[in-house]
Amino acid sequence: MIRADILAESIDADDGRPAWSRDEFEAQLRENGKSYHIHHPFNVMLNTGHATPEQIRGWVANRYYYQIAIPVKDAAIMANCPDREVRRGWVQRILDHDGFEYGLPNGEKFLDAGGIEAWIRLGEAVGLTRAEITDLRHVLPGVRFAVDAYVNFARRAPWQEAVCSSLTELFAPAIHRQRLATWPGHYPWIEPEGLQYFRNRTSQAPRDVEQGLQVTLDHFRTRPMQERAVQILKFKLDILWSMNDVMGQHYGTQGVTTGAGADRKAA
Ligand SMILES: O=C(O)c1cc(C(=O)O)c2c(n1)C(=O)C(=O)c1cc(C(=O)O)[nH]c1-2
Repeated sequence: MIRADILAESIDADDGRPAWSRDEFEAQLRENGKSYHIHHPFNVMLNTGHATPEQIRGWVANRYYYQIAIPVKDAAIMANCPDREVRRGWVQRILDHDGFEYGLPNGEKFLDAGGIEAWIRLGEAVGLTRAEITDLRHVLPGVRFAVDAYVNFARRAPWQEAVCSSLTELFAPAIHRQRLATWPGHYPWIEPEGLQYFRNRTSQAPRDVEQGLQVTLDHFRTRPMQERAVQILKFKLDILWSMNDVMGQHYGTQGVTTGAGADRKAA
């Protein structure tokens, strides 16, 4: 299948083959963790201590474009979703990334600055200025292209399919934990508070995944639909992989070519 058809493809509701059970379907989705960008040489370089400060700065500045796209993508999903209960859960993602202000009856106000702000603090901790992060001057064209493909998909696909495309988050807690475990030892020049974003995500991501997985397991019920869900997940894995390809090409991978998926081709 040409992946450009991912939006246009129509799926026969049932072609006579038995649907996977819920557990089998979930296992088929999880199986794709082998193609997660945790295995990309650029990520392997970052998390095994081989990256220079310049490479780390490049990664943080480019990933910022993904960070700011996430709540826009989630707002697109909500705009397409008529189910109030789903929206009630989904809105938490926007609050997680954009932050929110809340007030007590006595007039006291509190601000949760949110994940995008935490990412900017990560950028400052690795030596970037706020301005050079937020004006996107370091964002590479290919990274922009890949991230924009994700937002466009979420705008145009049925909301359940857009939800399914968020399921790379199944594999995200492991990559955040990997950074928390390895960066302080390899990169002692990065202030530990800078890593708060990763700490926050280790508790936020599993909650996101629970909702995304329930929607997906409920919606894709026939075998052709379940296979389509797997294709959507692969499409999203390719977005993350491509971002790393682009960054690796631009900033280099210090000769790191290993990692379980280093020679992965889109399947
Ligand atoms: O650092 C990472 O490798 C990584 C990957 C992903 C992902 O798998 O999409 C997300 C995040 N981080 C992340 O922090 C995050 O908030 C997030 C939201 C989503 C999404 O698709 O809705 N993915 C991810």
